[in-house]
Amino acid sequence: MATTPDATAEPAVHVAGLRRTYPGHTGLHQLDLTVPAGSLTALIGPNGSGKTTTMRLLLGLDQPEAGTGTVLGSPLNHPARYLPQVGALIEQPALYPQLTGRKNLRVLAELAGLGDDHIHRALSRTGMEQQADRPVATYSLGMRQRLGIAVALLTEPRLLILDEPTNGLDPVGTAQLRELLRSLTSDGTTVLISSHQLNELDAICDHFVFLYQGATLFQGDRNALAASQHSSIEAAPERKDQLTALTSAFTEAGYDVRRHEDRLLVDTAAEHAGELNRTAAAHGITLSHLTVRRPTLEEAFFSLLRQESQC
Ligand SMILES: Nc1ncnc2c1ncn2[C@@H]1O[C@H](COP(=O)(O)OP(=O)(O)OP(=O)(O)O)[C@@H](O)[C@H]1O
Repeated sequence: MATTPDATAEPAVHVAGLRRTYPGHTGLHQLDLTVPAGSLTALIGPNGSGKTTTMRLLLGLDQPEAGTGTVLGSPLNHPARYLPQVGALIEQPALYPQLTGRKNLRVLAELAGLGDDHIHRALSRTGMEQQADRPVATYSLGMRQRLGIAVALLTEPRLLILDEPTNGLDPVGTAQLRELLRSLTSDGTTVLISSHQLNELDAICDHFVFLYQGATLFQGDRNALAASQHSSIEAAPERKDQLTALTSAFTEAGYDVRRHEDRLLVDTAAEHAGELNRTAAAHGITLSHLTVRRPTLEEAFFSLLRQESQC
């Protein structure tokens, strides 16, 4: 992670109980969201869970029927007070394809009364200087997304809101965007990002918000997410013919064990790794592999969903 968010600073976003319904659909019915200042916060949820609706409410593009909160210290119901310090990319960036990237930025900078220095910094922060003088029509999707982020950065916002910016990008475009987002938070910008590519968010984000059917299922940092999950330990014997004996040894010692290919998954906390090692040794089994396994974001999401449906 590029920076550690300051947990004592006022959050960039702190809203609670947001509701926005549509005829026949509940867009949001109980959204609580805190985005710590300086964090790269992931907004995660299946199709229709309310990610875009949340972002539209934060950007003043729509109004909640209930709920309160602040964005950059100003009330949510007075977006004009905070919007000058917020940049956003919602869906595809609106760009003039026949103009160059730089000219697109110039048109928008002039409208906002901003000078060339802002254009220069936006291009430099997004790594787009080399391509700035080519018509946007010749850009790849990844370049368009980066120029879209350059547009959002023109006003040098404190908070950047990005809805599915990795959509449609190939692995190279996604990796470039990942580096860009890391560099933004190292400059002190707070970023709220939604994406379906959970492994991408796992790699770069330090705060996670899970939405399900218009409500917040979980929010917190990586430690809180880990604490909400059952950890497991992966173990494998050096000799594959001892897998069954190792399973019995762990089971007799009271552990819950599942076999996964040529490894065993033991549902237990990280501090039991030493005990597992000793149990194996006591049965004459040498382990060639013993690691604590952190659930992926996807596994964490589905496990929280299961816990919720059992309540
Ligand atoms: N303008 C609208 N009119 C009617 N229903 C809407 C409108 N906007 C959103 N909804 C409904 O609200 C719910 C949440 O939609 P939203 O677009 O916020 O979800 P999402 O999590 O962003 O989904 P996706 O991942 O598919 O983009 C959905 O059931 C959707 O159909």
